[in-house]
Amino acid sequence: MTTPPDVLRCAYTELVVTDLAASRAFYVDVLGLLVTYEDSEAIYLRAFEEYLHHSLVLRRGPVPAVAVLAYRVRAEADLALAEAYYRELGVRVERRPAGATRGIGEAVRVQDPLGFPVEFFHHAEHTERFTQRYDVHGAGALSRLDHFNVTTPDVPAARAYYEGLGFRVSEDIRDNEGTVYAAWMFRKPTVHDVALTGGDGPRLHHLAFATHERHQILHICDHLGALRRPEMIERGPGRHGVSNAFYLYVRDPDGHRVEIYTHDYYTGDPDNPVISWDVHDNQRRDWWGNPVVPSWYAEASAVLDLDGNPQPLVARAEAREADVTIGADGFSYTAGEQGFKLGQQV
Ligand SMILES: O=C1C=CC(S(=O)(=O)O)=CC1(O)O
Ligand SMILES: [Fe+2]
Repeated sequence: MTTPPDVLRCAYTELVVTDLAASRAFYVDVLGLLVTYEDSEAIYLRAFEEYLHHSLVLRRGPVPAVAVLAYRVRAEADLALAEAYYRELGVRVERRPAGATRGIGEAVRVQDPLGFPVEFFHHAEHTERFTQRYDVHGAGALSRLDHFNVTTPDVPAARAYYEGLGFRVSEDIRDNEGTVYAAWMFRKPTVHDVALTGGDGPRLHHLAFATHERHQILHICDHLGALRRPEMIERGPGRHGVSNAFYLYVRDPDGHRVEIYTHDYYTGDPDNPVISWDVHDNQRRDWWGNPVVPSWYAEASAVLDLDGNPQPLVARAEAREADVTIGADGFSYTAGEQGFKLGQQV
């Protein structure tokens, strides 16, 4: 294989939303994202520590979907590497001129081997970084885009593809028979830039923003309660087993899932130990042992191809996590002295 592009981090995504005003109310008024630019067709939003033009684009459209998952690369020269790398993979590759996406420089956009629309860019318009604009931060201030979580049928194949791009695994969930249910992979020195969730795909399971404090996540819950919109809270707040992050999952007006996440850990040393969780461990998804709501396993956002058409789904062939969290003996377990406990769907 040719040399892959030097990916720095997940950088932005573009969501197609059916009601731009309702989505603006959610992402700006509730989640507190900053508006870099908006018009009647699209809104460009960023988290407080982002100084590039945007972390998220909301674009008006007929059907909720994901138009692109974008990664920033270290230098403009990485665009040529990306183009060559993906042409060698035999997938569709497009060069996009500067400004094809407002605020983004020249880019390479591909339909990756997993079926996702993925973009690589370096140059982007700089805008004010609001790190210390505490006069503007709401009580639920989101600091940065942290990761994408993608649903894909074959997790080992997806892991190999991302390892080819220089991503490393921080954690995974597997069983004693060798089935891999999920994996977390990183370029920036945190737990992940992308998570691979075994399921029918390609779909976006969620995008995640990081906060600095747990109370900011709790405020978002209280804010949704005050709006009498508790149904937008899908899962959490809680403490993850995988990643150790304090988390909340909310659903936007179109059902796109957004995670708000804080307190994962540093992974930057070359010998960072990989953590593998047993799929029957009740604490892997929630450290406090709370069950995972069924919708979290089942629902995710459609993704578009490079022509804007929804990608057909490939069904997962291996066992599905939601079906196997309880062992054949009817038990799941809590590690340590407690031994086994009556299984519950976690
Ligand atoms: O970001 C994440 C970190 C951990 C988990 S899990 O539910 O703890 O496995 C899910 C997640 O992928 O959203
Ligand atoms: Fe996540």
